[in-house]
Amino acid sequence: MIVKGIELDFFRNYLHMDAKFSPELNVICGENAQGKTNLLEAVAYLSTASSHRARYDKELIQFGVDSAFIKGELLSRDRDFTLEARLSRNARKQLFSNGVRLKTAGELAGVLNTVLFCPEDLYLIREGAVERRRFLDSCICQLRPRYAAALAEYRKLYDQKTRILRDWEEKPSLLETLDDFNLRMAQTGAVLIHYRAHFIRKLREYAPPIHREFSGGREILALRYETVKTVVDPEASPKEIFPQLLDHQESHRQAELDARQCLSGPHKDDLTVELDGMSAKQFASQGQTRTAALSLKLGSREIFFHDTGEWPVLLLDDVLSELDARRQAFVLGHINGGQVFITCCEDEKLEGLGREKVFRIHAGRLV
Ligand SMILES: Nc1ncnc2c1ncn2[C@@H]1O[C@H](COP(=O)(O)OP(=O)(O)OP(=O)(O)O)[C@@H](O)[C@H]1O
Repeated sequence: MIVKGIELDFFRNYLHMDAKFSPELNVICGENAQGKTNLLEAVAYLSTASSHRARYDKELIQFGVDSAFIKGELLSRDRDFTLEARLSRNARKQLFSNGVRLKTAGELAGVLNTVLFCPEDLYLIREGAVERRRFLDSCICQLRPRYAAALAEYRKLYDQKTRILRDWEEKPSLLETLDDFNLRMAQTGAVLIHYRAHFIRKLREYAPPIHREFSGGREILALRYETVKTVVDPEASPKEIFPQLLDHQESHRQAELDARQCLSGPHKDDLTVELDGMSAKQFASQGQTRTAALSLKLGSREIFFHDTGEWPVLLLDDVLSELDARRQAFVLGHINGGQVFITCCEDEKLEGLGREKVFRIHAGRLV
């Protein structure tokens, strides 16, 4: 998959920007806070219509302006695509593929796959489960439209059920709809668990060998999917998982009413990462954490390639400056094939990478 070019209007600190990229290596350089990450974020946005660092789309719109526009010209599956996203402060976002309005972001699945590395990847190992779920969701949404649709529906149901649980004491009539929400959440939740389990099985195949090589053969990375306790086999069909989720919800009904929170469901899932049998979250050093996070990301890149037959676009945001020379060499040695974008502050560090096209960014403009 190749991003041939991108056009931005009022996206973050870009007033207007129009760039044509190399199908191989693109180096984006500039001083701090000039717009390097913003450019990578715009490219990544076209793959799932969401940002790795913004909670709401309106954060992506330039301060003081009401709407923003991102347009990408791509080559994917031997076809040309034009993807457009129109973001607005006051209305829902609009997405277009080759001029046709998409009903949901899930319809973007499979057009542009991206894998983004950024300094915050450390959180993938260190922080709570929410970061790891975000990683899983971003990967699977890009590969499976059905997953993206189920995730969007689950999130809506979750918000509505949360409101019921929050307000039921003041408005007891709200409880009349609780069973319906539980039913729909168990149905869509079963789809999420099924796809997550299959993705993690593949990640278990690809990430540990990368980690072993990365750590000079010293460390063993192990991954485990933690989901709702009553689910016997997360890889089973959604139909089989569904009654098991309902059972769990039923047994937590009173606890949910008391806590006024959704306590049961895959919104609490986690991906446990262990190094040599020890929890990486609790015990890994800074270097080990970095290595494990990179292994997960590189592992997901392999999954994309094996699933689609095309390398995803690789976005390396400020990662090289964070790595020691051995890890830098390892990453650079593992990104052959496919289009790559690297941001950096001092371009001399990246000399000799190959046939790169260099873009200099200053104050949201290409210079
Ligand atoms: N919605 C927005 N409207 C206008 N400017 C924004 C918006 N969001 C972020 N910015 C600004 O964009 C600038 C560039 O941010 P970006 O994260 O791309 O920097 P960078 O070049 O990657 O820097 P660094 O090397 O420090 O990571 C920041 O100064 C930030 O304040």
